[in-house]
Amino acid sequence: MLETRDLYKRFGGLVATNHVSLSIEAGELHAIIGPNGAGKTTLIAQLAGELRPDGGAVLFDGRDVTALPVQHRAAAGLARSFQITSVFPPFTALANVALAVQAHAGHSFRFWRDAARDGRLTGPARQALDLVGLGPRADVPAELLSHGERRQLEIAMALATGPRMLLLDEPMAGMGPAEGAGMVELLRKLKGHYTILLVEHDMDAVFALADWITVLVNGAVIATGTPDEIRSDPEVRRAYLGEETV
Ligand SMILES: Nc1ncnc2c1ncn2[C@@H]1O[C@H](COP(=O)(O)OP(=O)(O)OP(=O)(O)O)[C@@H](O)[C@H]1O
Repeated sequence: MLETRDLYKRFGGLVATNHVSLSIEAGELHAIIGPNGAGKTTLIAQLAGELRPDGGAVLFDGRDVTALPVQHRAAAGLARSFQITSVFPPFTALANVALAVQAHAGHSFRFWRDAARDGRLTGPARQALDLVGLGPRADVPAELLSHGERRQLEIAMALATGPRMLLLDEPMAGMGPAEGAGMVELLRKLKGHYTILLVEHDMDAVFALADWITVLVNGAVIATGTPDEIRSDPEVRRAYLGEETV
Protein backbone atom coordinates (compact mmCIF):
# COMPACT_ATOMS: atom_id res chain seq x y z
CA MET A 1 0.00 0.00 0.00
CA LEU A 2 2.87 2.36 0.83
CA GLU A 3 6.30 2.16 -0.63
CA THR A 4 9.37 4.34 -0.51
CA ARG A 5 12.14 3.96 -3.06
CA ASP A 6 15.59 5.22 -2.23
CA LEU A 7 14.18 8.14 -0.24
CA TYR A 8 16.87 10.71 0.48
CA LYS A 9 16.80 13.91 2.52
CA ARG A 10 19.62 16.07 3.77
CA PHE A 11 19.75 19.12 6.02
CA GLY A 12 22.96 20.90 5.06
CA GLY A 13 25.72 18.38 5.71
CA LEU A 14 23.48 15.99 7.65
CA VAL A 15 21.86 13.09 5.80
CA ALA A 16 18.56 12.60 7.67
CA THR A 17 17.08 9.97 5.32
CA ASN A 18 19.68 7.85 3.61
CA HIS A 19 18.29 5.91 0.62
CA VAL A 20 15.38 4.44 2.57
CA SER A 21 13.33 1.80 0.76
CA LEU A 22 10.31 0.41 2.59
CA SER A 23 7.28 -1.59 1.58
CA ILE A 24 4.16 -1.73 3.72
CA GLU A 25 1.33 -4.06 2.73
CA ALA A 26 -2.36 -3.30 3.28
CA GLY A 27 -3.55 -4.18 6.79
CA GLU A 28 -0.08 -4.35 8.32
CA LEU A 29 1.17 -2.52 11.34
CA HIS A 30 4.73 -1.57 10.49
CA ALA A 31 6.81 0.04 13.23
CA ILE A 32 9.85 2.24 12.71
CA ILE A 33 12.29 2.28 15.60
CA GLY A 34 15.71 3.80 16.11
CA PRO A 35 17.68 5.99 18.50
CA ASN A 36 17.04 9.72 18.94
CA GLY A 37 17.95 11.61 15.79
CA ALA A 38 17.76 8.48 13.60
CA GLY A 39 15.41 10.26 11.19
CA LYS A 40 12.04 8.76 12.11
CA THR A 41 10.10 12.02 12.28
CA THR A 42 11.79 13.28 9.12
CA LEU A 43 10.70 10.09 7.36
CA ILE A 44 7.07 10.46 8.50
CA ALA A 45 7.07 14.10 7.39
CA GLN A 46 8.10 13.00 3.89
CA LEU A 47 5.41 10.31 3.83
CA ALA A 48 2.74 12.80 4.95
CA GLY A 49 3.89 15.38 2.42
CA GLU A 50 5.14 18.02 4.87
CA LEU A 51 8.74 17.72 3.71
CA ARG A 52 9.94 17.23 0.15
CA PRO A 53 12.65 14.61 -0.25
CA ASP A 54 15.82 15.51 -2.14
CA GLY A 55 15.72 12.19 -3.95
CA GLY A 56 13.72 8.99 -4.30
CA ALA A 57 9.99 8.42 -4.39
CA VAL A 58 6.94 7.77 -2.20
CA LEU A 59 4.24 5.55 -3.70
CA PHE A 60 0.77 5.16 -2.22
CA ASP A 61 -1.41 2.47 -3.78
CA GLY A 62 1.11 2.24 -6.59
CA ARG A 63 0.75 5.93 -7.41
CA ASP A 64 3.72 8.26 -7.17
CA VAL A 65 2.69 10.87 -4.56
CA THR A 66 6.17 12.34 -4.00
CA ALA A 67 5.13 15.76 -5.26
CA LEU A 68 1.62 15.80 -3.73
CA PRO A 69 0.92 18.23 -0.87
CA VAL A 70 -0.43 17.12 2.52
CA GLN A 71 -4.11 17.75 1.76
CA HIS A 72 -4.02 15.75 -1.45
CA ARG A 73 -2.36 12.81 0.28
CA ALA A 74 -4.97 13.01 3.04
CA ALA A 75 -7.72 13.03 0.41
CA ALA A 76 -6.14 9.91 -1.11
CA GLY A 77 -6.44 8.19 2.30
CA LEU A 78 -3.03 8.73 3.89
CA ALA A 79 -3.49 10.51 7.24
CA ARG A 80 -1.08 11.64 9.90
CA SER A 81 -2.54 11.39 13.40
CA PHE A 82 -2.22 15.10 13.96
CA GLN A 83 -1.16 18.19 12.06
CA ILE A 84 -3.71 17.47 9.32
CA THR A 85 -6.10 19.53 11.40
CA SER A 86 -4.96 20.98 14.68
CA VAL A 87 -6.93 20.75 17.91
CA PHE A 88 -8.84 23.90 19.01
CA PRO A 89 -8.49 23.77 22.82
CA PRO A 90 -11.72 25.61 23.77
CA PHE A 91 -13.88 23.49 21.45
CA THR A 92 -15.41 20.23 22.63
CA ALA A 93 -13.95 16.91 21.54
CA LEU A 94 -17.00 16.43 19.30
CA ALA A 95 -16.61 19.85 17.67
CA ASN A 96 -12.93 19.20 17.00
CA VAL A 97 -13.66 15.92 15.27
CA ALA A 98 -16.59 17.46 13.38
CA LEU A 99 -14.21 20.16 12.11
CA ALA A 100 -11.78 17.47 10.95
CA VAL A 101 -14.63 15.81 9.02
CA GLN A 102 -15.52 19.19 7.56
CA ALA A 103 -11.95 20.04 6.59
CA HIS A 104 -11.72 16.73 4.76
CA ALA A 105 -15.08 17.22 3.02
CA GLY A 106 -13.81 20.50 1.57
CA HIS A 107 -16.14 22.98 -0.03
CA SER A 108 -19.41 21.19 0.60
CA PHE A 109 -19.60 22.56 4.16
CA ARG A 110 -18.82 26.24 4.17
CA PHE A 111 -19.79 27.44 7.62
CA TRP A 112 -17.30 26.05 10.09
CA ARG A 113 -19.06 27.62 13.07
CA ASP A 114 -21.97 25.24 12.57
CA ALA A 115 -19.82 22.12 12.43
CA ALA A 116 -20.76 21.03 15.97
CA ARG A 117 -24.46 21.15 15.10
CA ASP A 118 -24.48 19.67 11.61
CA GLY A 119 -25.54 16.02 11.77
CA ARG A 120 -23.67 15.23 8.57
CA LEU A 121 -20.51 16.13 10.47
CA THR A 122 -21.37 15.07 14.02
CA GLY A 123 -22.56 11.59 12.94
CA PRO A 124 -19.15 10.47 11.64
CA ALA A 125 -17.48 12.47 14.44
CA ARG A 126 -19.35 10.54 17.14
CA GLN A 127 -18.47 7.26 15.45
CA ALA A 128 -14.78 8.17 15.48
CA LEU A 129 -14.95 9.23 19.15
CA ASP A 130 -16.69 5.96 20.07
CA LEU A 131 -14.04 3.99 18.20
CA VAL A 132 -11.19 5.54 20.19
CA GLY A 133 -13.11 5.25 23.48
CA LEU A 134 -13.83 8.96 23.89
CA GLY A 135 -17.59 8.74 23.30
CA PRO A 136 -18.46 9.62 26.91
CA ARG A 137 -16.14 12.66 26.73
CA ALA A 138 -17.64 14.07 23.50
CA ASP A 139 -18.93 17.26 25.13
CA VAL A 140 -15.79 18.06 27.14
CA PRO A 141 -13.64 20.95 25.83
CA ALA A 142 -10.35 19.63 24.41
CA GLU A 143 -8.37 21.73 26.89
CA LEU A 144 -9.89 19.79 29.79
CA LEU A 145 -8.97 16.36 28.42
CA SER A 146 -6.08 14.45 29.97
CA HIS A 147 -2.88 14.04 27.98
CA GLY A 148 -3.87 10.49 26.98
CA GLU A 149 -7.37 11.55 25.98
CA ARG A 150 -5.90 14.30 23.85
CA ARG A 151 -3.85 11.75 21.90
CA GLN A 152 -7.01 9.66 21.48
CA LEU A 153 -8.74 12.79 20.18
CA GLU A 154 -5.99 13.35 17.62
CA ILE A 155 -6.43 9.79 16.38
CA ALA A 156 -10.22 10.27 16.23
CA MET A 157 -9.64 13.39 14.12
CA ALA A 158 -7.47 11.41 11.72
CA LEU A 159 -10.02 8.55 11.59
CA ALA A 160 -12.86 10.97 10.88
CA THR A 161 -11.29 11.80 7.54
CA GLY A 162 -11.84 8.21 6.38
CA PRO A 163 -8.20 7.23 5.87
CA ARG A 164 -6.94 3.85 4.74
CA MET A 165 -3.52 4.36 6.21
CA LEU A 166 -2.49 6.07 9.45
CA LEU A 167 0.92 7.58 10.17
CA LEU A 168 1.40 7.70 13.95
CA ASP A 169 4.36 9.58 15.40
CA GLU A 170 4.97 8.52 19.00
CA PRO A 171 1.34 8.22 20.14
CA MET A 172 2.51 7.03 23.59
CA ALA A 173 4.94 9.87 24.27
CA GLY A 174 4.40 11.42 27.69
CA MET A 175 1.87 8.82 28.80
CA GLY A 176 1.90 7.01 32.11
CA PRO A 177 1.55 3.20 32.27
CA ALA A 178 -2.27 3.18 32.40
CA GLU A 179 -2.68 5.61 29.52
CA GLY A 180 -0.02 3.77 27.53
CA ALA A 181 -1.84 0.48 28.03
CA GLY A 182 -5.04 2.14 26.83
CA MET A 183 -3.27 3.35 23.68
CA VAL A 184 -1.89 -0.16 22.99
CA GLU A 185 -5.46 -1.49 23.27
CA LEU A 186 -6.71 1.19 20.87
CA LEU A 187 -3.98 0.44 18.32
CA ARG A 188 -4.73 -3.27 18.63
CA LYS A 189 -8.36 -2.49 17.82
CA LEU A 190 -7.43 -0.35 14.80
CA LYS A 191 -4.89 -2.84 13.53
CA GLY A 192 -6.20 -4.83 10.59
CA HIS A 193 -8.86 -2.22 9.80
CA TYR A 194 -6.22 0.29 8.84
CA THR A 195 -2.71 0.03 7.52
CA ILE A 196 -0.56 1.66 10.20
CA LEU A 197 2.95 3.05 10.25
CA LEU A 198 3.96 3.55 13.87
CA VAL A 199 6.99 5.45 15.14
CA GLU A 200 7.33 4.69 18.82
CA HIS A 201 10.02 4.56 21.49
CA ASP A 202 8.04 2.25 23.79
CA MET A 203 9.58 -1.10 22.85
CA ASP A 204 7.03 -3.17 24.78
CA ALA A 205 4.28 -1.56 22.72
CA VAL A 206 6.19 -1.96 19.45
CA PHE A 207 6.99 -5.62 19.99
CA ALA A 208 3.43 -6.33 21.13
CA LEU A 209 1.76 -4.67 18.13
CA ALA A 210 4.01 -4.75 15.07
CA ASP A 211 3.82 -7.21 12.19
CA TRP A 212 7.03 -5.75 10.79
CA ILE A 213 9.70 -3.57 12.28
CA THR A 214 12.22 -1.40 10.47
CA VAL A 215 15.25 -0.13 12.37
CA LEU A 216 16.70 3.22 11.35
CA VAL A 217 20.13 4.38 12.45
CA ASN A 218 21.66 7.63 11.19
CA GLY A 219 18.94 7.91 8.54
CA ALA A 220 19.58 4.47 7.05
CA VAL A 221 17.67 1.19 7.38
CA ILE A 222 19.85 -1.34 9.17
CA ALA A 223 17.19 -4.07 9.39
CA THR A 224 13.59 -4.90 8.51
CA GLY A 225 11.90 -8.01 9.84
CA THR A 226 9.33 -9.57 12.11
CA PRO A 227 9.58 -8.75 15.83
CA ASP A 228 11.35 -12.08 16.44
CA GLU A 229 13.86 -11.43 13.66
CA ILE A 230 14.56 -7.91 14.92
CA ARG A 231 14.88 -9.07 18.52
CA SER A 232 17.55 -11.58 17.57
CA ASP A 233 19.40 -9.50 14.96
CA PRO A 234 22.94 -8.98 16.26
CA GLU A 235 23.47 -5.69 14.41
CA VAL A 236 20.23 -4.27 15.82
CA ARG A 237 21.16 -5.32 19.34
CA ARG A 238 24.56 -3.75 18.99
CA ALA A 239 23.34 -0.52 17.40
CA TYR A 240 20.19 0.06 19.32
CA LEU A 241 18.34 -2.37 21.49
CA GLY A 242 21.06 -3.32 23.97
CA GLU A 243 21.36 -6.78 25.41
CA GLU A 244 19.20 -6.30 28.47
CA THR A 245 16.20 -4.43 27.05
CA VAL A 246 14.46 -7.25 25.19
N1 LIG B 1 14.44 21.07 9.87
C1 LIG B 1 15.61 20.56 10.18
N2 LIG B 1 16.75 21.22 9.94
C2 LIG B 1 17.96 20.69 10.24
N3 LIG B 1 18.14 19.47 10.80
C3 LIG B 1 17.04 18.76 11.07
C4 LIG B 1 15.72 19.26 10.79
N4 LIG B 1 14.82 18.30 11.17
C5 LIG B 1 15.55 17.29 11.68
N5 LIG B 1 16.85 17.55 11.62
C6 LIG B 1 17.95 16.65 12.03
O1 LIG B 1 17.76 15.44 11.32
C7 LIG B 1 18.08 14.31 12.15
C8 LIG B 1 16.90 13.40 12.24
O2 LIG B 1 15.90 14.01 13.07
P1 LIG B 1 14.49 13.33 13.37
O3 LIG B 1 13.72 14.28 14.22
O4 LIG B 1 13.87 12.88 12.11
O5 LIG B 1 14.93 12.07 14.24
P2 LIG B 1 14.02 11.10 15.10
O6 LIG B 1 14.48 9.71 14.79
O7 LIG B 1 12.58 11.39 14.87
O8 LIG B 1 14.44 11.50 16.58
P3 LIG B 1 13.59 11.39 17.94
O9 LIG B 1 13.48 9.93 18.24
O10 LIG B 1 14.46 12.11 18.92
O11 LIG B 1 12.27 12.06 17.71
C9 LIG B 1 18.51 14.89 13.49
O12 LIG B 1 19.93 14.95 13.51
C10 LIG B 1 17.92 16.28 13.51
O13 LIG B 1 18.69 17.16 14.28
